Amino acid sequence: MLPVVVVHGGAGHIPKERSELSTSGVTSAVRAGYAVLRGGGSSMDAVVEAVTYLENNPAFNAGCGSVLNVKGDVEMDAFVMEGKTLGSGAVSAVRNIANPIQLARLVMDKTSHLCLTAEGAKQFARSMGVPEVPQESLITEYSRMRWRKNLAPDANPVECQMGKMGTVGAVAVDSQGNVACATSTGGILNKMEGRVGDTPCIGCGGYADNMVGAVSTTGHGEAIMKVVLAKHILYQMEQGQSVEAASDLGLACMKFRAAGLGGVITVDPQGHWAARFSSRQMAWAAAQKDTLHYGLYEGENFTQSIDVQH
Ligand SMILES: NC(=O)C[C@H](N)C(=O)O
Repeated sequence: MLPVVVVHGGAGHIPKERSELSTSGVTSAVRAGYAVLRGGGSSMDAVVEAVTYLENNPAFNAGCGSVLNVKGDVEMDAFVMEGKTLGSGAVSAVRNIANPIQLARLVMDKTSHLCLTAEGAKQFARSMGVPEVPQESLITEYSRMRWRKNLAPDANPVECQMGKMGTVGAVAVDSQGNVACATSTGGILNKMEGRVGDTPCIGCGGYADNMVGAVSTTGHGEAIMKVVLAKHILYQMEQGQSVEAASDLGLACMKFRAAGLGGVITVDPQGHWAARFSSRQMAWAAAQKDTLHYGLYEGENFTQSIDVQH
């Protein structure tokens, strides 16, 4: 079964005119992650590669294309975790960097801490030689338009966000059976300055444990945190549930207990995988045994050979 990599491009409602962009974005990201695994790379290398791809793609709410906070600024959160050591790294409320996921990995690899935030994260990025980029390079016309629209006194940014969420993430198992996850986001539309969501919080935006599996989540962050969604799903797997059933149970709990919608990608160490969501759609793609799988709506699972371009 091994290896496998699965990516998501966020749970929500993807307007028709943007569905092609989302599908081609997740399929090229999963190809990039799979190329790492096929070359003998680790699951951690694969998830960081796939998420870097998605951060660089302006169609998604992470890196370039992030949603704006209420002041019109980009503040991003990211998280990585590896299942062999339970090592993890996170950054929250970071600005002016192109790839928060790579900074999260540096937190894991180069510090004794799990999470760095805001100004401290910026100083750390500088000390690691991570280039600073102008905020303008992370902002798209689309995100500015949505920000402006949601400043209106009668706007409902949370509703609008449930429309199009677009956080990105990846989970993978390598040929050694090591699992890993990575999640990156601009957060939620018109959020308060300094708001930290689920993504960088261990067990919420993701979790990875070689004894059980790995999960990356997307959706309404405050609801994800209430049920500690990623860890909740792995707990269900520890109780003997399959990757699909555990994912569905976690999402059902989040809907029932916290009135939130979302989506998850889940793997177990044997290479079983699932992409499940309670929102209307979630762009996802998976690669295993040289086959590419992808979908956008409930029940979809299109397949093609990995070498055929979409
Ligand atoms: N798009 C998302 O998935 C949003 C993210 N979970 C957050 O609340 O920050």
